Amino acid sequence: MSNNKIDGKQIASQVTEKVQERVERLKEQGVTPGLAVVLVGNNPASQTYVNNKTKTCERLGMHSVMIELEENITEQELLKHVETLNNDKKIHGILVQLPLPKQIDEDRVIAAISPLKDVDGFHPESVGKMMIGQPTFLSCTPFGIMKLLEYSDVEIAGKHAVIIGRSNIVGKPMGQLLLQKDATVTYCHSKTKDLHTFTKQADILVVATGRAKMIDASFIKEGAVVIDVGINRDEHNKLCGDVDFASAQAVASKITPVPGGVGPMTIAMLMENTCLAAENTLIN
Ligand SMILES: Nc1nc2c(c(=O)[nH]1)N[C@@H](CN(C=O)c1ccc(C(=O)N[C@@H](CCC(=O)O)C(=O)O)cc1)CN2
Repeated sequence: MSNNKIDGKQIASQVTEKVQERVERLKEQGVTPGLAVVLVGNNPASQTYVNNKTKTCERLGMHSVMIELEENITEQELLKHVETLNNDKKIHGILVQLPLPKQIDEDRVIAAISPLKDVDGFHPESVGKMMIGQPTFLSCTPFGIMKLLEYSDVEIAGKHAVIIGRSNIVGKPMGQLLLQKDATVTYCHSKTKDLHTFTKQADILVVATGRAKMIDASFIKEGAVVIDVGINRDEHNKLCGDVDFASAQAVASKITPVPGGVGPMTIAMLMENTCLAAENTLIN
């Protein structure tokens, strides 16, 4: 099948256009949404992502602060920065870019962020609320995938969604969000035996394996919707996903590319969450 590509860049720009309108309304009420992005160390991919986040903020008229810290910073020092941001009235959203260096306990840092400013949706309080369907900040990648499915008119209720991957920031919340829309959900992971048996049943297949081009057409049911969360480099150092796009595109009814699929949505949903955090200050 051709012409079945889900254009994440285009959908992300539709989402950010709506966020921009909300930003303008907030500014009329004297509130400029503010995002603080904390980057620890010199990971080049992380540097690119945080730069894109602050640039997008600026483009949408939001206030943004980038805090760059040394690779060898202690956990205590990092926690102090988080505390300062928790108390900063100009900052509505706080994001600590992951991964963090090994001397720092990621869970402890995430738990230190005020749940009111947890625009990544990683805080245990946000995750708990998401699990029981209460309004909260949703983890940006799975939230972005739900938007991609909505904008692409993919029916979810009654469909069998198979998620490959069980990370706290993508796989686990992805399954929950699909379940809330009445999908039947199966989780697969690195210890799953006979992966094909499960993936071949998927109407919606979400792939977050972290292994370049691992999923080809042989894993996919004819007409399935395929969502690729991976970001890898192939043998020619070219960006690619966890799905072998050329092979999978021939059997999928709809499929996200890499780049230009899920990635741009992650940043768009971060903008939406930051805007929501600022709006919440007018209600609370
Ligand atoms: N605190 C967080 N850390 C990390 C998150 C997160 O949501 N919060 N997610 C990922 C990285 N990430 C955002 O931070 C992210 C990854 C990829 C993209 C993206 O737009 N990718 C492009 C390709 C970019 C390239 O050229 O390399 C695409 O897929 O089209 C955006 C955000 C881990 N850490």
